[in-house]
Amino acid sequence: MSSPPTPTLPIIDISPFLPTTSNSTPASKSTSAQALHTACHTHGFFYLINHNIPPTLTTSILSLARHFFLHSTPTSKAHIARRGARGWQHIGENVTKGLRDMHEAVDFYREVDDMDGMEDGPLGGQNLWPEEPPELKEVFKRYLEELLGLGEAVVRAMGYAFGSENEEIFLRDTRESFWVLRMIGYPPLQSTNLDEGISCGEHTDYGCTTFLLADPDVKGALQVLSRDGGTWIDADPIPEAFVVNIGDMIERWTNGLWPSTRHRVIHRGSGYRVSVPFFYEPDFNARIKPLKKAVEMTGGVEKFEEVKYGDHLLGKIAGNFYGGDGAEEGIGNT
Ligand SMILES: O=C(O)CCC(=O)C(=O)O
Ligand SMILES: [Fe+2]
Repeated sequence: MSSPPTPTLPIIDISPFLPTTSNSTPASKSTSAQALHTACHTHGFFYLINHNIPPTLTTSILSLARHFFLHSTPTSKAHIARRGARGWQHIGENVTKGLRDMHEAVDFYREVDDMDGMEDGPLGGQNLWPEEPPELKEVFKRYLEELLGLGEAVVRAMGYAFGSENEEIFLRDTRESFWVLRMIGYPPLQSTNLDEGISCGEHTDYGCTTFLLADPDVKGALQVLSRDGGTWIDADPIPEAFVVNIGDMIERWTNGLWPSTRHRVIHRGSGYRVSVPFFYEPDFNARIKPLKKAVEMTGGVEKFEEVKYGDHLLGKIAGNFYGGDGAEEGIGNT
């Protein structure tokens, strides 16, 4: 009997930071936070286990997404076609580094009543929910609530990694997280020439922490660039674990100690791949600049200027859909 291959990314047990864990101790929190620190520093990507999200829920999320992409009628997809940043995007609509991404997707964002006059911008309006399958909206909303709780646990652990007194250091700017929930469908690539299309071009994610749920049957699709830039590491799904990665705002907060990691998707398999990333992001109005403790730990000089997260996000959206600045940088959530 052969044993399963050893995963190449670190594995983090988040249970000491879950509100449902009654026996967490300073020692168990410290072990988890230390492992997280190493993972964020050395890879920026890791598997998250013991997160307490029911596998029945994650399985339903992937099968509802698959159902939407493969069995909705063209009319019902067109009905939720993207308005601003929310809604369905057809294959090739999203652009990374000037090249079309060979996937279709639906984006849901936090809905905000008072957006300081941003109602007319790309983030205004309501989410566009598919009508088929009918239960998708309710199940995705339930999943969203669970993931907001998990996002809080992970940023607590990240804060703890900078000292137990700092557990809430990131949390204070994510309490009204301007989250994004995205479902993505990838048909297999037809050409071996990546210039003719890549499933999802090389990028970093823009915010705080991404929790990826991916088709368990597809291997070799999501690839993570090693810190030395020399190797692409497969981030294949492992049972009951999320693939988690850190985004640009964490890099800025940590003064580069935990850089956001470049990654891409190349799906050449025979089946249709589905993934559902959840982006746990800072508050829209959060002003992100290097934390004092992180500056001390990285030589005493601030390497990044302050940025308002919402401005950073709007720049990236402009790049993805409208060929603005973000496109040149090739950085984004897709
Ligand atoms: O589908 C995947 O595996 C990753 C997608 C991704 O990197 C993103 O949406 O930012
Ligand atoms: Fe990404």
